Amino acid sequence: MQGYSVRRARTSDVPRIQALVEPLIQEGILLGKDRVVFYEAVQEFRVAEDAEGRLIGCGALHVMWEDLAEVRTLAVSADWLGHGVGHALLDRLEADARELGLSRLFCLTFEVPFFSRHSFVDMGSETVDPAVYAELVRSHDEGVAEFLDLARVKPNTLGNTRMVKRLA
Ligand SMILES: CC(=O)SCCNC(=O)CCNC(=O)[C@H](O)C(C)(C)COP(=O)(O)OP(=O)(O)OC[C@H]1O[C@@H](n2cnc3c(N)ncnc32)[C@H](O)[C@@H]1OP(=O)(O)O
Repeated sequence: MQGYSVRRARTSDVPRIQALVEPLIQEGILLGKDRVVFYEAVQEFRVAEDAEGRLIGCGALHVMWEDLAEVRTLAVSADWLGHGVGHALLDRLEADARELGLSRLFCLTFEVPFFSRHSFVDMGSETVDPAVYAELVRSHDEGVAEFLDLARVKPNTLGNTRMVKRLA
């Protein structure tokens, strides 16, 4: 394997991000989103590319509240799994989170061992204080609903684990 690098996503990456995540959407690992949603979220994305400029991974950080963001759409292409690309992307997203002043990262995932190795823990029944809950519940964002564990998203979250990491 040659080297790779992680950089901020560009709008021209969106079709390649979609191509990367499409098999994972088909498998029910990631939730499908319309292309317009990827363009709207492009500033949240970091991508990894190989030495030839091929897109080999992506991940996004979506801010939910003053202290809280979600790691989203973290994916690495099949031929690059196990080479540290996921780790590098998550590291970069954590650095972005610190820069934004965040102290908690949420993720909803089947990849519990991977996130556990990066100090995420099962949230169990952890939630937010009632005043913040009352504000968050007004959001139309599916990720916020997943964080709050709302009944309407439970069919989408079956088998996933809600995990959180406190940034030091
Ligand atoms: C919040 C969300 O987005 S939830 C969705 C999470 N994403 C998914 O479920 C999509 C499907 N999964 C994936 O795309 C990937 O498996 C990811 C993103 C979870 C992990 O990506 P990877 O690039 O394989 O991760 P990375 O390589 O950093 O770590 C995986 C393993 O490779 C090992 N590894 C790390 N660096 C290297 C290296 N340089 N050489 C060899 N192995 C390495 C790690 O130790 C780890 O091994 P372990 O599992 O035995 O502990």
